Amino acid sequence: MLPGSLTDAETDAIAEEQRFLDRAVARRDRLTEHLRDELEAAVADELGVARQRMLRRQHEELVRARDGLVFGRLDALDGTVRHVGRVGLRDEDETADPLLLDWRAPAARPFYTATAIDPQGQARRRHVRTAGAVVTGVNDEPLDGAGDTGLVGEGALLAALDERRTGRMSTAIATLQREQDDIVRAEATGPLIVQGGPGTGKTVVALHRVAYLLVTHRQMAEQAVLVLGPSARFLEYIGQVLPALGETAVVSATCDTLVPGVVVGREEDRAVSEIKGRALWQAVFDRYVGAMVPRARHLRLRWAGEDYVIGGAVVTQIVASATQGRSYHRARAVFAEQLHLVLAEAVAEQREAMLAAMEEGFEDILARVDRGLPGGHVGASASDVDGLLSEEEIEELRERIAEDAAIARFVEFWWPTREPAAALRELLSDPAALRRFAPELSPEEIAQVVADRAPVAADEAQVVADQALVVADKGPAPRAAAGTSTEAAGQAADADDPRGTGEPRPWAAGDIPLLDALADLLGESGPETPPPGGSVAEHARRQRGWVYGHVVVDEAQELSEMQWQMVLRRCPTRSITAVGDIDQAEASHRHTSWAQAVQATLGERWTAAELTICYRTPREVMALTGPVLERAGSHNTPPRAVRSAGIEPWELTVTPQTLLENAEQSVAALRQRWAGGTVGVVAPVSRVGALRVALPDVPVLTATQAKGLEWDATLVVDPQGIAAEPRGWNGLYVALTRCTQELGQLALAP
Ligand SMILES: Nc1ncnc2c1ncn2[C@@H]1O[C@H](COP(=O)(O)OP(=O)(O)OP(=O)(O)O)[C@@H](O)[C@H]1O
Repeated sequence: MLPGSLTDAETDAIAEEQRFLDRAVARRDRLTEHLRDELEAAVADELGVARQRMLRRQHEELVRARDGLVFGRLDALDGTVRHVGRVGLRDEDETADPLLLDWRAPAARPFYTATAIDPQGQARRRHVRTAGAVVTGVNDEPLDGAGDTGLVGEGALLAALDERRTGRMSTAIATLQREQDDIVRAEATGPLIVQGGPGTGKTVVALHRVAYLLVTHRQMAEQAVLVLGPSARFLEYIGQVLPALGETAVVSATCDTLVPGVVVGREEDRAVSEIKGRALWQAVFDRYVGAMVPRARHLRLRWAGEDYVIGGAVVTQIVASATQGRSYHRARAVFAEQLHLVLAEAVAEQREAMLAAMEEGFEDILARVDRGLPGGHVGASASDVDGLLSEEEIEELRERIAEDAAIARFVEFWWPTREPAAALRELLSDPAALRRFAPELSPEEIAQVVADRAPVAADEAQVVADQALVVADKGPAPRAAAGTSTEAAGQAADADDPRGTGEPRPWAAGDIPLLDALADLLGESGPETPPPGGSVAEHARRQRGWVYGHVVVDEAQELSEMQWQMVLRRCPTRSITAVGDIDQAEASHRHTSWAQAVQATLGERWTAAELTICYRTPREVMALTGPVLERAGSHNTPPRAVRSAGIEPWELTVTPQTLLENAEQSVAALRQRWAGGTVGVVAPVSRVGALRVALPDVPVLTATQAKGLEWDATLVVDPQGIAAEPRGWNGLYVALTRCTQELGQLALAP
């Protein structure tokens, strides 16, 4: 038989699967048409709208299910045959078994988990390869106990792994492996942290889990799922996986882009980034915001030409009840409401006192009281008054007070609204305030934080540092004195830029979680009005305080404690899947284990899972990584590579003078060898600029930027230089494990 030609059995199997695919395609088209007709019908009520939403989702899913509609088949020991596909399809006969099983359905599970040792009632698994609506091949795997490799559908898996990379991640629903499937379908009731070495399919698992959860937990689709990745480039790389799986209720972001309207505009010093990442800031902001609440004293208010004094004890009580469990702005709003009521009652009481006086003939006083009452009582005579104010009249009076501009100015002066960005800038650039609210930080650390906010020359930086050591505690920003009056309120100054530094310095990545935490404690200063229209994902993306149904964090080892807080704030139910490799951590925090990384945020309440097989990186390359991992201080076992590429990794020693020329030649050779695929270059930060100029046609990235990405071939330039960077051995581990086929290194001669 000629190589590549098919046996009779294979030809028959392909013909058989083609007949099934034709049937499935026809059924899908009919269902799509039917749904389109239903979607055109008018809806009358809420229930109808909800139903339309569900139908629209089904319609979109069917429309997208073009490629790989059918990819698998299970033949059970009892002779039952079931096909597995991208979506589920009902049979014409609604009472019959489904024509096609959705890959997420419980009945499809043996397709991913049955092995020769544990066949789960199955006799054979078949992978069906298709191109559009044409079956191009089949891979049969008997589950009769012979030759178990531990892999599911080995032939199909290895074929998928050997394919040229396109620069975009693709779905793996046809070849998910057992340990991956266990995680995809795991309970979603609490945080799940998945540790896996490079190429073990952490991203694959995370994304397929989203698709699984959105179908099995419908309420998650109403709340949307958040996918957090390490970089915009990474999000672009994975960007087509979820839409291909039919999922649209998903927001993808990086920690830097999570706060709407705020952008990161500069790099920050690694030491400062580490300080800003510590969990202690949560307590710092509690104190800071706590001190923003005005100290209760008696208040003097003017209403309709009369002065009213609200006693200190009453103010204390209103402030205490308003702040109970509320954000700063919410408390402020409740305080204002209470103050309006107390003032209305004071006006009523004064009227009562004056009524008593009137009996003694002071009718002019009564006229003054009436000027302050609702309903145009101005000019009323004593004969209009027949007793105390009714509850409705007091309520009407309260409403007038609440609408009064001078009273609103008074409240704003005494208990000002605070803008989170300005409040954060103020705190971070004020050594005295940091000493007061962040006593956990050493004077040197305070000096570093302050220097990071203020772009000053080197010699001036020392002055700032010295100030942090000697400046006395100045207390909180100036407040209105006791007995503040409504008139004085108009003179309140804006303290957004207390140091007069002009343009505020752009935010750095470490500022974003701080801003988020502070914004959360301050709360919304106005009523939240979600913009009309748009999908659930669009709404979620626009609102900082959106609560998601589930959050997936990829490359979770990079998250600082404050970034973890930011995740928890978006998912108070803690339905979180975090995947990462603690050995690839390069961020400024110093965590070397998951327990350490999440101690301050999740404590002990999380579940661990592990992925142990490397699908991406060939055995020959993984063999190089042992010593690197050891130098990185890892306690983990490196993953077992599933395949060999048959290509030995190579290394050239070059001089600094010939480095660029050698890089050009090496990349040209790799591009030729991997024509139709992808080549990437990883280099130390200091060499990236020159390399990008010399190699304009391939991505040249630092190890941090290369995180999560892969190419058919990788050229690692100056590996020693990468290792010498902060957390460099972890970075080198990342760099070496990006290729699916060939690794080349250009080392500098010592
Ligand atoms: N079950 C699978 N079937 C087909 N391909 C797979 C499977 N699992 C993983 N892969 C492929 O292996 C490669 C690595 O997967 P992935 O990027 O998810 O790994 P990772 O653990 O996130 O790696 P890293 O830690 O390096 O970012 C990808 O090309 C992915 O498509």
